[in-house]
Amino acid sequence: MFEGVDEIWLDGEFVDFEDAQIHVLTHALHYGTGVFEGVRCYETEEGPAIFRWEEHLDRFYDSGRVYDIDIPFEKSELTEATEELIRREELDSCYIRPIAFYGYGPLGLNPGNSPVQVALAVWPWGAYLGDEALEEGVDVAVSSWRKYASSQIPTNAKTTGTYVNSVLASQEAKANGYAEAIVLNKEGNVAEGPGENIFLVRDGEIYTTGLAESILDGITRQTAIELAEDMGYVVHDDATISRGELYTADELFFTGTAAEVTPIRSVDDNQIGSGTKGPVTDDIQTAFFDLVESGDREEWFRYL
Ligand SMILES: Cc1[nH+]cc(COP(=O)(O)O)c(CN[C@@H](CCC(=O)O)C(=O)O)c1O
Repeated sequence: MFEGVDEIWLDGEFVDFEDAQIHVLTHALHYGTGVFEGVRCYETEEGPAIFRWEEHLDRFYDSGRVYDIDIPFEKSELTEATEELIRREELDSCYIRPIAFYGYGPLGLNPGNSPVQVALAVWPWGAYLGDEALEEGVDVAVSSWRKYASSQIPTNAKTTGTYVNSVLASQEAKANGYAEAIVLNKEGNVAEGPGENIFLVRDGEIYTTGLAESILDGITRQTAIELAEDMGYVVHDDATISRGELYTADELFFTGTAAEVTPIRSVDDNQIGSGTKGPVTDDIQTAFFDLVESGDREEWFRYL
């Protein structure tokens, strides 16, 4: 996955890939006390541009606030470092992974005086759920694992430790022959995917789970909602979706920085709609890829 990646930015310095090491007594390794982001740089018609960087960076710092992770760099410093790293890696498009975490210091649940470390990595990352997924759709299964509730752990923060919930769901799905999972929340209604938000189409209207369903407020979700409304679709962005409504949907699709817009063609072996990418999903996916290829909506693109 990381072939050809030469450098990582770590705590203010560009270091060789193999030198980007941390101590085994790093607080975040033991307790999951880190926050991270996933961002894409696209090769637009006007050149490489980071998509919705400001929104991702704001969420990154907000996630840190939840755990008193005081990121010891200005947003402008991380922005410059990220752009420089992409240039040094000579990438026209890539996936960007900022991470901030409590480093090597005293162990014990209270991070106390553990230092906050920050790293930036970039690498090429194609279709998250496989090359055919974007065109053909994916087969998914509802996980036996539930999404943790926002009353238990903040779901509006991208916290490294909480992704064990996503790992369990994703591992179970793949072990059972599915490409991905759908996770229900503690109420038993649909939350989202392990690494994606979910959208449902019924009778030409679009529904997506709201923040009260213990989801991450995805930036691609926000983009898809805006693109859909610009095309005249009615979008219900705070829907409560039961498991049964997944089965009777006309269309389903995931959104995410890594997943982009990925159609879902079956749930628990129940075919969804035509069993491939539906017409509304196609509209949203086409609008999304046209957007990230053209670089329109200048405020959403940070050119290198
Ligand atoms: C739980 C979850 N929900 C929704 C989303 C979509 O959010 P956004 O990227 O802002 O549209 C993501 C991003 N998942 C990231 C991590 C993927 C990984 O495997 O790591 C991503 O897509 O980058 C989630 O992790």
